[in-house]
Amino acid sequence: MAGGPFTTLFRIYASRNNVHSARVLLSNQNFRSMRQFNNWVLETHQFSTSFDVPCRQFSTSLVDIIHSHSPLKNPQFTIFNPADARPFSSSVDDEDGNRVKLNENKSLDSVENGGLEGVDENSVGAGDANESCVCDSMVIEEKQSDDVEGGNNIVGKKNLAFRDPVELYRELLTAEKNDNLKRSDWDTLQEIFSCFSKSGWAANQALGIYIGKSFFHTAVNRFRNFFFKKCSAELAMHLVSLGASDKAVRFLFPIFVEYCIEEFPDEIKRFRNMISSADLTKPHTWFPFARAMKRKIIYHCGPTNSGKTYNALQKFMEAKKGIYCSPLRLLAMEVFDKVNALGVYCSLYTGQEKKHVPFSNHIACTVEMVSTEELYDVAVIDEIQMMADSCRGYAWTRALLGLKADEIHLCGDPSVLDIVKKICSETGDELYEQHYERFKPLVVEAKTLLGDLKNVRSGDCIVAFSRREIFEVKMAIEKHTNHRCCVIYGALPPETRRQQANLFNDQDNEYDVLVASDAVGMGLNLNIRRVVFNSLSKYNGDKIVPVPPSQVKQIAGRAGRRGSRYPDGLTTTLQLEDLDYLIDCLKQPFENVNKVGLFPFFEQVELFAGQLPDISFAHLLEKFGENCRLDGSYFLCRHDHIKKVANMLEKVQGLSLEDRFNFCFAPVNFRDPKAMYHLHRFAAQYSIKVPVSIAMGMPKGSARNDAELQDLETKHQVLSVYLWLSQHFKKEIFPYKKKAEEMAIDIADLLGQSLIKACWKPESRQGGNPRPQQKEDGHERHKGDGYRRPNSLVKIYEK
Ligand SMILES: Nc1ncnc2c1ncn2[C@@H]1O[C@H](COP(=O)(O)OP(=O)(O)OP(=O)(O)O)[C@@H](O)[C@H]1O
Ligand SMILES: [Mg+2]
Repeated sequence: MAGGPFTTLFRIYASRNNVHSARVLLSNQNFRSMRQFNNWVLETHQFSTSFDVPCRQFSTSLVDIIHSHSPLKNPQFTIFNPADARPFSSSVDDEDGNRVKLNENKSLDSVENGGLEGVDENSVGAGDANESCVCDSMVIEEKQSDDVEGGNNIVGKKNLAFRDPVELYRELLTAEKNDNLKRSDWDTLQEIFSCFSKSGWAANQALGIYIGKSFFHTAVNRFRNFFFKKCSAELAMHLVSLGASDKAVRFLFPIFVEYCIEEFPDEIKRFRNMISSADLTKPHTWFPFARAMKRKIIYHCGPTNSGKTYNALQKFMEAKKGIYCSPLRLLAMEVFDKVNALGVYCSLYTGQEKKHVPFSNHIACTVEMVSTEELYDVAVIDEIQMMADSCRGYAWTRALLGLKADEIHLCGDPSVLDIVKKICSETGDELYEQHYERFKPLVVEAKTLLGDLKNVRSGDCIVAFSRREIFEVKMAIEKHTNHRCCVIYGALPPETRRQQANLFNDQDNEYDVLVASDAVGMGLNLNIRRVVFNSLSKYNGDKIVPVPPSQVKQIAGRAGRRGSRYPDGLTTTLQLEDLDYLIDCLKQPFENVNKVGLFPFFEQVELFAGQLPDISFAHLLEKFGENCRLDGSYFLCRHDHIKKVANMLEKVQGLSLEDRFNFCFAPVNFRDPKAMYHLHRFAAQYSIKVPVSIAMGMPKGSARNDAELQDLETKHQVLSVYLWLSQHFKKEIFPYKKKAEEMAIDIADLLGQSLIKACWKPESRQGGNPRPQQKEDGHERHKGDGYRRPNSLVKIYEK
């Protein structure tokens, strides 16, 4: 017979008692959070800590079955006969009429060690049934007999411990109040209930029956009131004998469960619906059409500058119909230009613009814009490791899961290879790997710039991680050397970035040094000889932290691109003391990512909102985040930015849930109050259904100082938001799209002109003092030249 002695015992018991299934109640699942419970539900595919195992399934080991229902290594459980809710006793007679004894010592030991751990059902022989310890009820029985032998004979304890909680609860329902208890016994009962109410274990277990944490205390209070009115002397004394202990809590818990199921069906239903409406599990099933296809996935896997995108684009161009998904507008534009120049008609779709090229069957788009409706022969998803990005990762995940393409080329580093394999095994797609090496190795220059920007050379890209630092470096270089600098940073429109990149790439001018933020990190082909890190720390929105190694690698990899003027790449730091960190980062292998981002579609948020009709949108998103269920391979993308916009728009009346959802995704810089003001204005006009105006004047000319430069950046931001909204809402409501496009082009141009002559001291965006973190960062200030020579922030951080 398959299975070990425990299974055999149950089989005997089942056949003797005409039992058709075993009801298993898991008792030590210890959910510490809703998320943990969600994960548990996902892994076990059940919503409750109890389940039935039909006897016909006993051809495999019962212990294995139970293991498959619990992700814990050492599940403890009680087995009941579902027909009469009696616990299964291990001391049964076997088929020959012999009483099968349990090995008591082993049982107790194992129980104290937490149950099943280390029990290999098939390794123990029949009769040596140490697996019996798996049953809580057996444990109690054995301890009970010890107590009896020790003279501590408590009447009814054995019976009560074994009694079915459903039965106990039924008795309570019909019982009369018991007035014979002593004051001290009532006090003990009070303590037991207080212990119950504070028990994290009980609160976590209660999630299993959809009693949420916020309702748990109310439920316990109501249960206590009920219990005090009804409990028998026998029950009370049994609890008193256990005292305010875990044992008492565990004894009460199943009775509490029965009470809750009976008393709070609405509450349970509401919470259950809420949980199931925030279900983000099995995201591959969200795209049935893509699932119906047999897709071939090719993972172009390798470091920067190894030809991944180049090779994928060859397939894209050869295809009859193709789509290229880019991490950046700029890169989408680059591919759009390149592909059209090679004679393959290609359109461009980004959040802000749609350039339709007549007769084109190819599209270059930003990954957020990819359609999962259209059919393609070949799709390319570039920088696939961005699936793990905490904010935008969901867009890559959606593209991978949902694209309807016969062939999908993924380009990226190896960090998400394993998880992509896992996803492909779930989707049923075939995965092929193509591995790449860098065309030329990246060489670290050990000398560094010795803290002096006078040592910059033609073809250098100085990397700094804040706008302020970028301008300080640019000023210092232009003041103390004969080099001229181009700049690239996140707040610049892609057109201006491209203009600056072209200026730098073009040999026939004096702009031979690039000062850039991490915005150069992805995919751009620049003629960089050497990447020099001005510092290796950055402000992460909260504090100053070392730049993560993966990002350092990505940025350093910009040096020495194949086909560029400098095919051999060099990298170094400004400060000697940062060099070790740089070398460490470059040496580190790519970290294996085990979770990728997800974000709900509007329809999912809408479903969830149905459960919580009266709360604000920002609050709704927060609740969704708290209650959503996710598979082990996914995380919910950060949505602080969305919540900030949602909060700002809260007071705007007349927006539907869908309007709010869409407005919140507008690409606004929420740190820029002027941009936020305009977004608010757009939403307010939209809500009263008047055509949304741009209401923003054109600047007179290029910027003469940093404040004017920032004003240009903001103005472009506002126009970019307008254009984005005009693409995501009805055209009639945003009728000034054309005008916004023209203004945006002009402003990008003015920005380019401004940067060429920029030689002023940067200001903080709020016009106030620098952030406190910046004051404390250990920068020295040089009188007169306004340049702060950064000390090693990595060192300061490490200290
Ligand atoms: N087979 C090739 N023939 C000619 N040029 C090539 C070839 N492969 C790659 N290149 C050129 O080498 C440069 C780097 O290639 P590519 O952009 O594909 O690298 P990558 O691995 O995608 O890098 P990253 O990770 O930085 O995006 C590009 O300018 C590309 O045009
Ligand atoms: Mg690439």
